[in-house]
Amino acid sequence: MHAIVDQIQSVDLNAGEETRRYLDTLTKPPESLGALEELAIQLSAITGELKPRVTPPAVVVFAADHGVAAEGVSAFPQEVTAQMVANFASGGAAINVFARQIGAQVEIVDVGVAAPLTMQGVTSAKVRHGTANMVVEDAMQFEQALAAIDVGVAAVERAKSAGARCLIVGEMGIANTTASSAMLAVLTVEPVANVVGAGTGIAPQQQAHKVAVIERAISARQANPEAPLEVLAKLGGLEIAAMTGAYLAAAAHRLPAIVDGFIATVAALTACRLCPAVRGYLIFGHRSQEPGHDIALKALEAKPLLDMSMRLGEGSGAALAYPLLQAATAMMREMATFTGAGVSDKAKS
Ligand SMILES: O=C(O)c1ccc[n+]([C@@H]2O[C@H](COP(=O)([O-])O)[C@@H](O)[C@H]2O)c1
Ligand SMILES: Cc1cc2nc[nH]c2cc1C
Repeated sequence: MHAIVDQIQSVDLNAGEETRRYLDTLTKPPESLGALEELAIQLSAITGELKPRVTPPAVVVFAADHGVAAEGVSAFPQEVTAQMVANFASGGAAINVFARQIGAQVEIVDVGVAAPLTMQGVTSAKVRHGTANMVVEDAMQFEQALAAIDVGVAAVERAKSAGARCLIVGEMGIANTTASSAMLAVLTVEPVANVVGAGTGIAPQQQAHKVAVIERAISARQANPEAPLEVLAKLGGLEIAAMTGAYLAAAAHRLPAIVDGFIATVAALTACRLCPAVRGYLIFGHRSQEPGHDIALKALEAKPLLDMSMRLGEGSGAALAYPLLQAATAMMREMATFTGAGVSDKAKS
């Protein structure tokens, strides 16, 4: 992990400013394309190019299980993680549909599914068979968290070698909203009740139980909020660690990464706590319905592109936001300038 962190440089703000100036020469009132202009500026800062490309995109989905599922914190049983991995591999999940729509290659990575899995179309990179129950013991060892981070780094490096110019990182893991909520409460020193939501769809009573489980885990684990790797190892998950590594690698390789929903944003926050320069490489795809997502977004001073009332995960919200990045780059490449089109510029007073 340290090797990849050492490669990360801050985004190129000068390239971003050059794009800001160029945008004002295009045939539109200044700043009239709003957030799309900010997106173009950020993509220039990420890549160092005035007219960057984000095609082709790559989707990487990390799957893992959570020992804390035994506490009854999810609406679905743990087996669903492995079953959904099979569904991803055969192309039938929402993320497969959206990936096809945007022309993205998809890689599914087993970083810690509890069941043994050898399946065509799934990269086997299991660090362990699910985490331990964090109420009882640390979710994983420190070295296992580092190994899972490296799985994320390696997946991004494969995508980059295959030509990807934009990354969409997703996850699948029953009970991972419990792990993410615990991490977020510690990292932001926020009361657990404020960050916990329905996840896959638990009723209010089960949600109160989920809050109590997380509170017990936090007080038993005593993770230092200033030590992101400790928070990740004691309360996190293997797919959350892999996503953290993926964001670190995206930054190191100057690739824009579209962050998905709640779990993805907690991983993004972890990456930014490990290396604040990562923040400039992240684009936030959508606002999830999970209440903790707003808290995580605020901690990152992030404003998501879409608000679709979604709470699926898998990278689905990030994939839906990708065409906006394409629009931002097409605007830079294809719009005429005032001079080129013979349109009168704004009157100078
Ligand atoms: O991305 C989100 O914001 C999101 C919000 C709620 C649930 N999920 C997905 O649902 C699963 C976790 O929910 P749960 O209730 O089992 O903790 C996991 O597979 C996530 O991909 C994802
Ligand atoms: C069916 C199902 C699909 C998912 N995709 C991501 N998380 C999920 C959780 C469930 C339960």
